[in-house]
Amino acid sequence: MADLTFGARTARALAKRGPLCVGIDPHAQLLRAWGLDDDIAGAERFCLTMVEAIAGEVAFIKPQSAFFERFGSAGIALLERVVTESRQAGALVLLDVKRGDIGSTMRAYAQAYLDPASPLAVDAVTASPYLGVGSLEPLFDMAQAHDRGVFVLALTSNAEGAQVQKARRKDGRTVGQAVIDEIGGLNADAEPMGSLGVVIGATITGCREESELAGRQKTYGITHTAQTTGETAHELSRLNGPILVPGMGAQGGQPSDLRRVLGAAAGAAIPSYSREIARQGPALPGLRQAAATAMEACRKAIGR
Ligand SMILES: O=c1ccn([C@@H]2O[C@H](COP(=O)(O)O)[C@@H](O)[C@H]2O)c(=O)[nH]1
Repeated sequence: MADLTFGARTARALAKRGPLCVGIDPHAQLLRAWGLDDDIAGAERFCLTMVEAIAGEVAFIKPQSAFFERFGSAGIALLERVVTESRQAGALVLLDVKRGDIGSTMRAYAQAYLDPASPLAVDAVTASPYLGVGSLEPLFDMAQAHDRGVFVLALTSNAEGAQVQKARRKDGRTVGQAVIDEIGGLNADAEPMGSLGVVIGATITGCREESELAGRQKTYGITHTAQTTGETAHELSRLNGPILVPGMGAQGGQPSDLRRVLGAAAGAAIPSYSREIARQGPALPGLRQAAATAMEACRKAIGR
């Protein structure tokens, strides 16, 4: 068992290394942009270069499981290596795997990712609450038993999410807000913060013109439009946990969005960039500089 809770390790990592999470997504387009083949050898070169450049610098590394799974068992073996080497370099590893299931199946997922005896054990995972937040209990229990964390999807960065997450419940709250409130209840009284986080995209509830965001998204061939102004006034004051903020960079989110989207809770933000940093590779200095620049901009925007 780790000495500190995941919430305490997160607070310490953010204070020491600054507010940044870098995603490792061995994406076919990125591999080609680095002059690599879209195969397991290319993915290995890409991932290990990202780890070498960045895992010693940033608070969080976030491998996206799907991009490893597409290579089958060799991809999973590579993911295990990325996890081990990133942790050795001092980063907390958040596996973006968005699991959500029921009962004994959820317990098996919990064992796979949060039991330190598992070959794929990480510091935290992302999880989907859309089978009911209560269905994630086995994951929460495993996280608590082993000082690990879980980031629960609340208001995701994709436009399609709004249809579910911004639907109104009978009590007047949105579904996303109810997720935030349930996680806040489970984090109550934890110090310095709880080990259960939420995921809130940088692209939600824009207060700037859609056309500006669309212009930034065009660079990456993203065609969707983010959710816009005034659709949800979410309340984060009782969350008492970390907030993973994907959608930075490639999807159009900027450091200034952290305060706009999270308000006073921006101090708990973990802004997450994947393609935006990786496309500065493969040279190590370019990757390190991109991460340092993003981190400094986020730190300034948050005022931490
Ligand atoms: O709401 C969400 C939740 C997770 N993601 C994941 O983050 C990265 C984003 O990659 P970029 O290249 O920075 O756009 C990717 O792994 C997503 O699956 C998200 O985008 N939005």
